[in-house]
Amino acid sequence: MLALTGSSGSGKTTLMSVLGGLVRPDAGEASYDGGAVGTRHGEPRAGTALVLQTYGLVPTLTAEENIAIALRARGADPRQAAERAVAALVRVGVGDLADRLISELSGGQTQRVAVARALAAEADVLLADEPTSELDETNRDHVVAELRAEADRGAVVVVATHDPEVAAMCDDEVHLVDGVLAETVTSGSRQARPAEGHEHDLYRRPTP
Ligand SMILES: Nc1ncnc2c1ncn2[C@@H]1O[C@H](COP(=O)(O)OP(=O)(O)OP(=O)(O)O)[C@@H](O)[C@H]1O
Repeated sequence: MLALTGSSGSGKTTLMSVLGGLVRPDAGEASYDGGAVGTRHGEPRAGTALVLQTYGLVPTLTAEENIAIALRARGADPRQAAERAVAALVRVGVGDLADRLISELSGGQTQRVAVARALAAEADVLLADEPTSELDETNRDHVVAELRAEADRGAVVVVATHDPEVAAMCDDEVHLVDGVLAETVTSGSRQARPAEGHEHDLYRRPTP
């Protein structure tokens, strides 16, 4: 579970977009497990789930429908998709809002629906861009714990964040300055986290 930090405009969202296969890098390449991180059409690879800073939810659909549609697009059957959608909403504390339109939700509730959609995907790479920016501390910690659960089951989780407390809850932190990886921090409790199984190092610099 990796935190991506850096001041506003340092390039966090741009790097996340490259890792998610949404944009091509001008130089170098991004790969995961020896394969492409995205399709030729600028979509993420099948095993990647994204929490975008702008969420990308359909305001005229309910919370459950937004998630279920995404799951059906990934091949789930309708009933299974609906069940998984509700279960993911419950995980981030908005199970009671499953039938509410996105347009009727608060910013923080909407943000948790976006996180729930990524959790529901059971992806092996989960890229979350500022997934707690609209949450109070309690809900923030709850969401980070659910992202942690994804890492614990073996997913690579990358969290772009401005919040030092969120960064401290991750195993590692890379800090961006003007688009350059300035520093990798592994400290305190983070050292106790197992690195095993995370050898597909998303931020490893290529060997010269
Ligand atoms: N589509 C684009 N075309 C050209 N420049 C862009 C584009 N998107 C972002 N930039 C520029 O790239 C730089 C990095 O932007 P990015 O959104 O990655 O930063 P960030 O670290 O995520 O910032 P924030 O914390 O404010 O979200 C900024 O200077 C921004 O103006």
